[in-house]
Amino acid sequence: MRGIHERPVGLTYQPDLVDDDEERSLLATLDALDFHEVRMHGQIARRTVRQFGYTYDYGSFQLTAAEALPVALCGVRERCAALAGVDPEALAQTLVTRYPPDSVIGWHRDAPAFGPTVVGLSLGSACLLRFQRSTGENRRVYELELSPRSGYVLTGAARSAWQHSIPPVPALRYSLTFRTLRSPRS
Ligand SMILES: O=C(O)CCC(=O)C(=O)O
Ligand SMILES: [Fe+2]
Repeated sequence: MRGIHERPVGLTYQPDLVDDDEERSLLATLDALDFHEVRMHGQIARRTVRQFGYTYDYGSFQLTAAEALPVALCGVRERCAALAGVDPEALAQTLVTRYPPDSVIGWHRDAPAFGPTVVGLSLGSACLLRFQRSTGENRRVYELELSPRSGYVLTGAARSAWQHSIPPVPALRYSLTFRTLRSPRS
């Protein structure tokens, strides 16, 4: 990546947020889920997703209430909430993403419907998480390897000013992304 190397303020990385046994049982839970396609700008992505708590509609940019987080995933949400310093219930939306080999997520900032805290957990394959902000001579870049079982938190500028992306994953990867909402709902 070309640009000036700078670590985004508001990025936290935590290796080994879950242990091997927990990863195995989480992967068994995730393997049993039905995943749905992601269609953005008329294109179907190779990664597939499942959402709990609230469903984000990639066409209308709206959040609507959805089925509750399965009990088997509540423990890990608590761990992610502790890492981010928020209440588990504040992480009202959970996105499970299944990345088959060579799938990606392109450059984006998470939607404004979501709140100031985003927490991610990686399972299965390692991958790179890339960051960029500004363009031309001012372009700032950063790259982090996400190991399996690691967690990350995006707050502040890392959440709202920097874009992030994941280049082709070498092998099957799952992520759990826990997000707050911009305005709390009942
Ligand atoms: O898979 C990940 O860790 C990142 C997912 C992501 O950036 C997103 O869904 O907005
Ligand atoms: Fe994202």
